[in-house]
Amino acid sequence: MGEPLTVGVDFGTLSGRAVVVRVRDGAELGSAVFEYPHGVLDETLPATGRALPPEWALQVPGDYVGVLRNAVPAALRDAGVDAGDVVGIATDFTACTMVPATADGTPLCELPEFESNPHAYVKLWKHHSAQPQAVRINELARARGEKWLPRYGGLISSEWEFAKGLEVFEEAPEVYAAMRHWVEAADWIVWQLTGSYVRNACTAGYKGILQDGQYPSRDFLRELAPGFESFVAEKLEHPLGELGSRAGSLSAEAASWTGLPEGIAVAVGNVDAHVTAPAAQAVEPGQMVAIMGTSTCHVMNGAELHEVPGMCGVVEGGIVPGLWGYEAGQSGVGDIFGWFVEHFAGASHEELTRLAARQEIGEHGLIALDWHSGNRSVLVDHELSGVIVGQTLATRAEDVYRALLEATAFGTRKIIETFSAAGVPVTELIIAGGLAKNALLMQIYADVTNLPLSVIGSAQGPALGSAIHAAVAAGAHADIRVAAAAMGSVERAVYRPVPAHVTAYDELYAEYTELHDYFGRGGNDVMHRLAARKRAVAKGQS
Ligand SMILES: Nc1ncnc2c1ncn2[C@@H]1O[C@H](COP(=O)(O)OP(=O)(O)O)[C@@H](O)[C@H]1O
Ligand SMILES: O=C(CO)[C@@H](O)[C@@H](O)COP(=O)(O)O
Repeated sequence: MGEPLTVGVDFGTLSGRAVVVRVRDGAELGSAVFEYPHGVLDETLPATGRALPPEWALQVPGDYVGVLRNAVPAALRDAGVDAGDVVGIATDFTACTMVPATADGTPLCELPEFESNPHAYVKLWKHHSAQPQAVRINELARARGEKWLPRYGGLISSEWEFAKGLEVFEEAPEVYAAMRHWVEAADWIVWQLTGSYVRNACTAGYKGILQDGQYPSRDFLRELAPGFESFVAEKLEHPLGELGSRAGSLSAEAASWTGLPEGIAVAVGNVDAHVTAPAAQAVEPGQMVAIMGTSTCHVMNGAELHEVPGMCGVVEGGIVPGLWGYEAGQSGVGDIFGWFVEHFAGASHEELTRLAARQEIGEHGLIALDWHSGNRSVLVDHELSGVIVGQTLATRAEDVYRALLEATAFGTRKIIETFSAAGVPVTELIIAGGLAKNALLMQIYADVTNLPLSVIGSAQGPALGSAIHAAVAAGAHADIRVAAAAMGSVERAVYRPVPAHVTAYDELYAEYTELHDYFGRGGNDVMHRLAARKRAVAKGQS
């Protein structure tokens, strides 16, 4: 018998990664990645070849099982360990990513009668076509003075369970009728591992509008859409599991997929962002973790409840049991840089970064808004879109690239300032995720926010966070705080703000704020009009 180990599995937007970790000190002994064979379905549905409407983003649930079958055994091989030493497994997922399922958890898209129906597939977090439903939810909640609304900064997102659920109810009644559970993928994967469904407290709170033990009322739902009043009772409600607790034991079938011992602890599901906090040892109030990849999520604990305008939510026990967990985010970050590289730049991220790094602040004469995937915080509006002001015939690809990097930093500053103004001060900014590797981007964030940046010690923050949760679920550490101290890691103040840069960026940030409020707070509604026109044209074509 060797030392106790755990396995953490992070289900991202395009792939799943497994990491094998030593419980004593968090040493990462081996890892492996499995790319989802179907990736993100945002253009056509393979089963029919038909085009998907704008803003759609679907996935195929079988791809997630592929991660269990491939990445977990490969990570064990990479670690060269005896699988018999693994005492627990935990998973984290993108969110809100929803699986419409039957009573036994079968995704509807796996049934022959539904394979041609796009609504029967997984709706990925960045499936943004339920914005009209989100707008109606928000208007009605505001008019009725629903007391849960301020817990979400005053706005419910189109990414979440109710907006996406209402979209299915209205656009695919046959799918809605056949769906017994509207399940977070975070819980669906745990269901595949254990054979039983446990709903995690994190997504139930942030994405499922569960506050103080209550979901939105039947009355509210009836007024929203007659017939939708039983959504909570019939599709959503399910016993909850606290973060870090044991959801069940690894089933014989899942043991055969993964090569892990049958019966080991399986932790309650979790979200990729929230699970990263213990991996970065950021479990105390004021320590904000920005998980920067395709998108950025900002998560932070607080000792008290405050209502922060435009935050994604505040949930008791949403990150660590016993504290209020706050979340905010930017729907597009690396995705925006990737979009520019792929379609316009003719050069790689590295080359553009190298050229952009030579410039002085303001040299490119540009200012951009980071809304190419909508605005998650603090405007919570996925019909907002990207802007680049100041282009001339002299503008080069690296200029635009740098302006886009800066725009996302301004977006993060807007979030930090909004938190601080609402009585939730950010005392430390800790960066996790794939974008931490871009040193120019990191220095821009330090200069724009005027905060020293700490960087997580692991390149696989979410997977390590899951391994930490697995250790707690297996009883190998007393709780998440203790496990984070033993297994997490962070390097403090890796990037420090340069005073002259801070001053220069203060001026550009003021320009960003002007544009932000003009386009995002009603000064000019052109982005909404363009989105409506795009939808109408797409509808006419289908
Ligand atoms: N050197 C780079 N600088 C800035 N962005 C990058 C760089 N390399 C990749 N990206 C962007 O990072 C994103 C992927 O980040 P990653 O953390 O690996 O993914 P995920 O969020 O899916 O876990 C992509 O959107 C890609 O466009
Ligand atoms: O929205 C959340 C968490 O609430 C994320 O899961 C979502 O932005 C996806 O994150 P990634 O960009 O794949 O890391």
